[in-house]
Amino acid sequence: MIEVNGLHLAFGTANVLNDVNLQVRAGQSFGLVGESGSGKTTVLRCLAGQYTHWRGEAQIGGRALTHKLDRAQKLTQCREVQMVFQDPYGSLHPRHTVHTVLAEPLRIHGMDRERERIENILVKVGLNASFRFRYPHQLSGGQRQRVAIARALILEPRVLLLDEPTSALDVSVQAEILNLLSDLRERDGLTYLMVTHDLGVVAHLCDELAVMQQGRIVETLTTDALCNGEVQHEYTRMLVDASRSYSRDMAEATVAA
Ligand SMILES: Nc1ncnc2c1ncn2[C@@H]1O[C@H](COP(=O)(O)OP(=O)(O)OP(=O)(O)O)[C@@H](O)[C@H]1O
Repeated sequence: MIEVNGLHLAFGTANVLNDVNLQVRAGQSFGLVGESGSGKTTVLRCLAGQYTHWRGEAQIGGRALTHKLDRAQKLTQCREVQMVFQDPYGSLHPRHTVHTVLAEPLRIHGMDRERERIENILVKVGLNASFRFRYPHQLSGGQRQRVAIARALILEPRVLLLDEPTSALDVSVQAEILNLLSDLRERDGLTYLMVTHDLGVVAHLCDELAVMQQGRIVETLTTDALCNGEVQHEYTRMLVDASRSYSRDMAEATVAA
């Protein structure tokens, strides 16, 4: 469903992506992990068409990504691929109601049955029709992220690019949103490419992952291999060890509190 071959991208003289290769099958949930600044979000932004000065080849759903999209191509791409951002507050306009947020993509794409589609999508993400009249400040962090997911899904895309979709949320709410994403994928056969720094999130939601370091993919492995400690690259091992000691410290801190 997503195929990336030899993706390179630079900002000025800084090489941010170096020969990135990825294969994500239809219906798969694929994680992209690695240290801060390793280029994870940049890969998603290239695939979402937000950066166009990359070199290499990329395809989504058999359609090659091109550097310049005309309006019709942009609309087609939006119908197929949507991105969900980390910060649900920043990504929702503070003076737009939930209805306005969800109606906008429908209007741009000339889709009918606006009210019915909005009410259905709200139920699908675990909210209800009464949320249509709320503003972002009248929603909890988890509810805001549900609205952001509803906005991404209202055009019925096949692929979601998820950029740290739970990291801005309270721990208790993170699991709810991960479960929602997992249910949605199963129900609608969606394909996910998800950036996260949290290996626990990968274990929960992904079946395969790629590990990035300094703009390169250093290892691609299954989640089972990750959980069994069957990792090849030293950097992946370091991430696993860091994640284990973080979980241990968190557990000790929680018990002590
Ligand atoms: N628009 C931009 N202009 C210049 N440099 C950029 C731009 N966007 C990203 N970068 C640089 O590209 C590198 C990769 O950034 P990116 O956001 O993809 O990393 P990341 O792995 O997603 O990090 P994080 O986990 O902190 O979000 C960083 O060094 C960043 O400073």
